[in-house]
Amino acid sequence: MTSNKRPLHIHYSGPKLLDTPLLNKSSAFTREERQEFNLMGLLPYTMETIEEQVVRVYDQYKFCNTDLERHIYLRSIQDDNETLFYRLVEDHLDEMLPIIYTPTVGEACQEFSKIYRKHRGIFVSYPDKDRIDDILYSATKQNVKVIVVSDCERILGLGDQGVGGMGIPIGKLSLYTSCGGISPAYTLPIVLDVGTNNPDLLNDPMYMGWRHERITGDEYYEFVDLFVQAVKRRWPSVLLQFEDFAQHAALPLLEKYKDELCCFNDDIQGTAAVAVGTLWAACKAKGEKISQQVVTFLGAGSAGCGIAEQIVSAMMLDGLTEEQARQRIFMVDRWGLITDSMSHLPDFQRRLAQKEDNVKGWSAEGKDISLLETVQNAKPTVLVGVSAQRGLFTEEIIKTMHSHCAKPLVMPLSNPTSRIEATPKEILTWTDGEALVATGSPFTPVTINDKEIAIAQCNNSYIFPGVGLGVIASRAKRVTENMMMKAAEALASCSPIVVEGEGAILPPMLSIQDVSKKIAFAVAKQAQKDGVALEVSDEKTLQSIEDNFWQPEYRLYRRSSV
Ligand SMILES: NC(=O)c1ccc[n+]([C@@H]2O[C@H](COP(=O)([O-])OP(=O)(O)OC[C@H]3O[C@@H](n4cnc5c(N)ncnc54)[C@H](O)[C@@H]3O)[C@@H](O)[C@H]2O)c1
Ligand SMILES: O=C(O)C[C@H](O)C(=O)O
Ligand SMILES: [Mg+2]
Repeated sequence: MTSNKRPLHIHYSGPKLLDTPLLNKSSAFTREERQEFNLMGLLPYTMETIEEQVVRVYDQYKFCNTDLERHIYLRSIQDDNETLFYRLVEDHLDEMLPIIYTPTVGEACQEFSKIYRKHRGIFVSYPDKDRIDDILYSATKQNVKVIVVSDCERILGLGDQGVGGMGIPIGKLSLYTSCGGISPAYTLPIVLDVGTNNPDLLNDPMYMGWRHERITGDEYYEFVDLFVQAVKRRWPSVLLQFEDFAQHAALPLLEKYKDELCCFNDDIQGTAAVAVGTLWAACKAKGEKISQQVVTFLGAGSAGCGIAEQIVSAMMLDGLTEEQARQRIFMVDRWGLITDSMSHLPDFQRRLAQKEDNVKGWSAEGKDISLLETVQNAKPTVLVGVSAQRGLFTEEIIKTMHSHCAKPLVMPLSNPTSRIEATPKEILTWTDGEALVATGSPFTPVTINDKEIAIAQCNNSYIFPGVGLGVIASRAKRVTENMMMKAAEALASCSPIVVEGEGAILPPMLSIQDVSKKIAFAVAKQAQKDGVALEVSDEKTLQSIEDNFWQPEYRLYRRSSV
């Protein structure tokens, strides 16, 4: 079966057509197409449907022994036939998201130079800084609408992965398509190769990136600016997603560019939106308001401070003053609870510092206040882990939290799985199954007291595909804070606990396409309200979302006259 959409006029033929993953249909080329496009004899005789092809590739998938092998296999299908890849993934979404995305993508980044097979995406390397326009013109895709770019300094919680971090832009964009319906023809993964400070990579003879320490300071910012300006020349309306930049660069780059082009930082803003959406849904489950919560963070970096600021805004929407809201947020980083007596705090942490007077006596004289002491004294109802450090939510900390709060919400959001602050099994065991748990990486259900408890995956993958769809459908020129808040609200409104009064905090991954469409609608309407998109009726907005939602099905081809 091919799509009932109009035929596509293409100018490729013969082996070149089979080697173009966006157009290749492999055994599904019709008899007529095989003749018209010089494919006779290049394929086995039988014409197959995409359903038949999916059976074959899924059978082969089952031969793989490890998740990394599964990842490599799926990536090879993606590089051969994108339509088939997306059809396979969408047919087995629950099973395959953890393979093409977190956590397996982390391992794929670490092994990138060893498992490298075929080019995908664009590498903008520092030594080529005078040729960035040419580099962007080498992209095989002409009409790019979404770019995910990383300089790979903070890949998940795994640190500097050099060019190996390309796995992340590729993985994120695979979700833009499989979860948010953005055609793969419109997506482009990009790595800024500014060197690496990872000694293992620098000493690895197989390492494929620029073998040089990272450039820093003005040189770095000037290079990123050359890239951004070249992107603006090549694709002026593109949505640019900054991903997995280290803390020192993430917020400065966002501040610099958020009013200059349509962009957002996923680790700061996408994460904030999914966390606030989760918190809203959890509050509903507990019959409480967000303004009643006391929130403690472990890790005051891009994700931690991004989430904290959005919680402050959500509490203000709930009637608190800014000062009242900030008093309810406690940020613990490596040196302990962040207070205004600490010197040399970056601005984004200082804004969230507790007043020293309010926390007097929480620790022994002269010592910084630990996470345990913060939990003992602040009595949080919500604990968020974004430190990338395994095991820091100890039994004592979780039990202390539980002693003050009957149903604590515990969110160890660090990725990948190896970096989690405490596993769902640990948290639920220590709280006798009473905690609400949401993790960054996927986990199987936990059985406590003969009850099976599903674990919500609080990952920005719930947000960015819908935001992208909303931006594209409304042709928004910017991503505003209000748009991200509406994305969070829309996610919460899809939560089973909110809709049905019972069940999971977050909607099942299997419903992610519907969730993305709802987020897209909320985002598009807010873009119109904020004046960054042309105002149109709700019906037209909905129609545009449907029209832009790509399906992995084959189209008929006709020969292009040019
Ligand atoms: N679930 C999601 O959707 C999601 C989204 C973004 C980030 N994350 C994860 O969150 C983690 C952090 O990401 P980020 O962008 O904020 O990184 P970041 O480097 O900006 O922040 C990490 C912070 O943790 C602090 N830290 C390190 N060791 C600590 C310790 N022992 N005690 C207390 N604090 C400590 C660091 O000083 C830093 O401020 C990563 O593992 C990332 O994968 C998850
Ligand atoms: O990539 C993910 O799984 C989420 C997030 O963007 C992260 O950096 O951990
Ligand atoms: Mg990230």
